[in-house]
Amino acid sequence: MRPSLLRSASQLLRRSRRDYSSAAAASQPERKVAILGAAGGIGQPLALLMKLNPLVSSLSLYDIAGTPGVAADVSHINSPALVKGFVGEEQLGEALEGSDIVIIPAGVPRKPGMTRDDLFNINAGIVKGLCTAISKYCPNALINMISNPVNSTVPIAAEVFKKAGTYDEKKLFGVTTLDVVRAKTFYAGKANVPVTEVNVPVVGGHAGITILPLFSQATPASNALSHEDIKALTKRTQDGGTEVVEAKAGKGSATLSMAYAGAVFADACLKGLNGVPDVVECSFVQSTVTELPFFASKVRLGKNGVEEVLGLGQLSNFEKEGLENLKGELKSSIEKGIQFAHAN
Ligand SMILES: NC(=O)c1ccc[n+]([C@@H]2O[C@H](COP(=O)([O-])OP(=O)(O)OC[C@H]3O[C@@H](n4cnc5c(N)ncnc54)[C@H](O)[C@@H]3O)[C@@H](O)[C@H]2O)c1
Ligand SMILES: O=C(O)C[C@H](O)C(=O)O
Repeated sequence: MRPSLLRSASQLLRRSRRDYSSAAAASQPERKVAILGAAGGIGQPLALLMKLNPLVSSLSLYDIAGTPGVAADVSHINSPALVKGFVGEEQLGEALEGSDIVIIPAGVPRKPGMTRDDLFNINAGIVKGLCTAISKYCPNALINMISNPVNSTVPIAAEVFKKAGTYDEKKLFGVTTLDVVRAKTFYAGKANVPVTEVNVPVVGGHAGITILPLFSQATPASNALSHEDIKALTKRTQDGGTEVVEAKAGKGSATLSMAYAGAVFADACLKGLNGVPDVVECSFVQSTVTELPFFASKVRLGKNGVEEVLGLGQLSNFEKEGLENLKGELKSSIEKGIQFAHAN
C-alpha cells in the first residue's frame, strides 16, 4: 500500500474511532455491511478498510470465487467487525440477509482503449442479478453501486427494484466519491493548499465529460489559479480513471484509490444511518436538480439514506457550459440502463 493510502486509512480509522466512542455512549446500533465482488481488485482492499471501521459490526464478503481466503485473511484483524465469507450464488441470500449497506464492486474493469460503456454488456447482467437478490433478501439496505458504467448501472438497479416493488430512491447511490477524491488531490497540488482541508463538489455522472468538478466552489478558495489551470484540472479529473487504466497497462483500473473512496462513502452512509447530523457527500442519485432523472450532486445523508439532495449552487460560466455539454451523454447512458432492465 502507498504511504498516502495508509495515512488516509489510519485517518479514516481514527475518525471512526472518535465517532465510535461518542456513538458507543449512545448505544451504537449493530450494522451489517455486505461487499459483492469482495475478492476483486477493489473488493479486497475495501474489505480491509471496512473491517477497520468500528461502525461495522458484521462484514459479509461475497464473490463467485475466492472469498473464503479473503474472509479468513481479513477476519484475523483485531477490530470489532465479525467477518464471514460467502461464495457462489447459493450463498448469496445468506450473505445479504440483514444487511444495512450493500457495496457492489462486482464486474469487469476497463483495459486501455475501452470506455466505461464498453463494460455495459457484461456488467449490466451482473448488476441486475445481484439487485434481484437484494430485493429479495435485504430490500431495505442502502446500495452503494461501484460497478461501471455507474451512469447506467444505477438506473438498472432502480428498475430491478421497481419491478420487485422494493424501490426506495433514498436508498440507491452511485458511488462517485473517487471523482471527489481526485478533484481534491489535483486541486490541492495546483493551488498549493493543504490537501486534508480541501473540498470540491463534483456533479453530473461518472464517465468522461459527465464528471463535472465545481472548482469555483472549491475550499479553501484560491485566486492563484488561471482559467487555463481550471480547464486542465477539470480535464485531469474527468480523465482520472483513464490515467490509471493506462498506467496499469491492461491489469485493470483504479482499485486502491477506489477502495479508499468506497470506504469514505460507506462510512458516511453508516454515520447517516446512525443519526450523525450534517453528513454530506456527492453521489449519483435519483434527482430533480436538473431535468435528468439521475444526477450526481451533494447529498445530505440521514437515517433513511438520502435526507436531502442539495442543489448545484453558483456555477461559473465554464461550469455552466460543462453542465449543458454533459446532459446528452448522461441522458443516453441512463436510458440505456432503463431499456436493458426492461428488456431482460
Ligand atoms: N465507481 C467508480 O468510481 C469505480 C472505480 C473503479 C472501478 N470501478 C468499477 O468496479 C468494478 C470492479 O473493478 P475491480 O477492479 O474490482 O475488478 P476485478 O475484476 O478485480 O474484481 C471484480 C470482482 O467481481 C467478481 N464478480 C464477477 N461477477 C460477479 C457476480 N455475479 N457476483 C459477485 N461477484 C462477481 C469477480 O469474481 C471479481 O472478484 C468494475 O466494473 C470497475 O469498472 C468503479
Ligand atoms: O476508469 C475506470 O474504468 C474505473 C473507474 O470508473 C475510475 O474512475 O477509476
